[in-house]
Amino acid sequence: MNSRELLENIPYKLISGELPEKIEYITMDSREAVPGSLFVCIEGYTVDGHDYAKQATECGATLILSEKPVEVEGPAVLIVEDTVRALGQLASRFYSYPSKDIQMIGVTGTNGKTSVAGMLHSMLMELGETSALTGTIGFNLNGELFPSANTTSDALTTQKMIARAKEAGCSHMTMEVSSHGLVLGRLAGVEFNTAIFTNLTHDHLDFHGTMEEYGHAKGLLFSQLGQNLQEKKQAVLNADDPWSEQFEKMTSHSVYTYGIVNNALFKADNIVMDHFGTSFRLLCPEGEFPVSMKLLGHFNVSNALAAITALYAEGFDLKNILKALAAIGPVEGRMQKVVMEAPVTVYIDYAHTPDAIEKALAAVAGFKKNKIIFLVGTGGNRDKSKRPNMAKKASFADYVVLTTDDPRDESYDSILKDLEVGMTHSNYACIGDREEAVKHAIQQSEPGDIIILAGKGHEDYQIIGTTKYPHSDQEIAKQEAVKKFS
Ligand SMILES: CC(=O)N[C@H]1[C@@H](OP(=O)(O)OP(=O)(O)OC[C@H]2O[C@@H](n3ccc(=O)[nH]c3=O)[C@H](O)[C@@H]2O)O[C@H](CO)[C@@H](O)[C@@H]1O[C@H](C)C(=O)N[C@@H](C)C(=O)N[C@H](CCC(=O)O)C(=O)O
Ligand SMILES: Nc1ncnc2c1ncn2[C@@H]1O[C@H](COP(=O)(O)OP(=O)(O)OP(=O)(O)O)[C@@H](O)[C@H]1O
Ligand SMILES: N[C@H](CCC[C@H](N)C(=O)O)C(=O)O
Ligand SMILES: [Mg+2]
Repeated sequence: MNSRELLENIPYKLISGELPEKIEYITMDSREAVPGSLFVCIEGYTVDGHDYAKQATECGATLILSEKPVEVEGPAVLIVEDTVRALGQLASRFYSYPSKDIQMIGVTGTNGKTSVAGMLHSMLMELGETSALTGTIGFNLNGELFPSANTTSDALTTQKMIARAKEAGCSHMTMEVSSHGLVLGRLAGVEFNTAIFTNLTHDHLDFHGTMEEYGHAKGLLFSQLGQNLQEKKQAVLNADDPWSEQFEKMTSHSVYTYGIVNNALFKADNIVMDHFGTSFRLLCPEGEFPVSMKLLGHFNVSNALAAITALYAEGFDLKNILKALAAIGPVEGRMQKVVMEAPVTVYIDYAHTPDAIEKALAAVAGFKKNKIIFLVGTGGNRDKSKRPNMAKKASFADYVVLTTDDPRDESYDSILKDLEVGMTHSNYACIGDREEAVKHAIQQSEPGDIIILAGKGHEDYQIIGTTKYPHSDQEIAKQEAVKKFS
């Protein structure tokens, strides 16, 4: 792309070298720089990208964008006030603002983003659309899964993914929108058509500081729908979460509400659950409809309502939407039943917040025949204040196994001690090594028990220090169940 055109809207100062005619590639990682590329220096949490300008130059970068002078010979150096902001603007311009050519659906909230986004993706495919999906599980393009480091990727990767989805002819793209992503400018230039809110409860206070700040971060998704009312855009808000009232005020676009408890445009009642799925009655502007789905739990009724409402707002026929919902299976690692021959039922789940733990336990409480065993851990170096509350919610189970879930640099003991504070009964074990903890959960079980292994979900690793070790709750549980019950 012509470099002057690329930089047209960005206030910059050229401090050395000459602007190259063309830019072939943009990168924020010196290790990915190629001849003719623009390297954007980002000051990170771990290192300062400005220190890598020289390496990027050696790899062929011909233009460096930075916040301060850098020592390089050859490439032009441009100074801007804020390289993160500039990166977002450059990324969307370089990829020709791809989000305007595709129906973009963004899902934010503390819990339920992967679930709602995954449901929407599968339902869109059932409805005959071509759909792309990005989030915690990765980037799914036409069924091919590419891994991603973050739930919401950096601005460059985000724009590149949308451009790839557009190129592949996708009609829709659903994105999980994290609060980190919103605050750190990773969504700059993404034009969402539909913005969905699931809920806001305790998480990430290490990053946001207070719930107010955290809520404000989520609200950015709704304010960023913008003021161009010539375009049809909509906010889909959870009437059962008080934050929705704030978010409603943040947008001038149409608002569609959904809920189970409070009055809402799309409301569910008469919820009935068993091991195989959930059914409910949907009350909405089109009338009353019986709905059934293979997904489990009240929280999934809320998630299903979010997906139904969003697709309705997008213009799909309600009866077809409900048919699509009935056809889809659970999202990977979210209350997913482990298929095995054993007299116990094991679910793999991704609950790693107090609210999610409460909801996951409530999902099975109604049909328990014997004990509920709940295994839970927390990540190291992340929000420590949620740990006692997680254990408090886990105490609802008859037996609890406290463990770790990506301990990173923290010791097992430090994580387990924080968790243990919240236990409200003494029927529990503390086992730092997650593999041992899963084995213990299975060994403690008796026929008829329900075991929920929470926190790892789809993940196939455990991060200890900075190394990712292969780990699968599901595989360990299966092997241990064979030992115990055969
Ligand atoms: C705290 C945080 O958000 N960190 C993110 C950040 O990493 P960082 O600031 O440490 O980056 P850094 O290593 O200091 O590098 C700074 C710059 O130098 C560059 N560099 C670095 C090394 C080198 O050799 N050459 C080079 O050019 C890097 O490419 C980068 O541009 O930038 C990286 C690239 O975009 C992210 O992958 C990384 O997310 C890490 C993995 C992370 O764990 N983030 C969490 C907190 C997060 O964002 N979570 C939310 C989910 C929340 C939810 O689920 O609700 C998410 O959206 O993922
Ligand atoms: N609507 C909901 N309300 C409360 N808990 C939920 C809801 N949906 C899912 N959960 C619980 O939270 C867990 C995580 O769900 P999911 O992965 O969909 O959330 P997420 O918002 O994508 O999380 P992350 O921030 O880690 O990406 C699930 O395994 C389930 O236990
Ligand atoms: N997306 C979630 C993943 C947490 C998973 C858990 N394994 C942990 O490391 O705490 C987060 O960033 O909080
Ligand atoms: Mg997610």
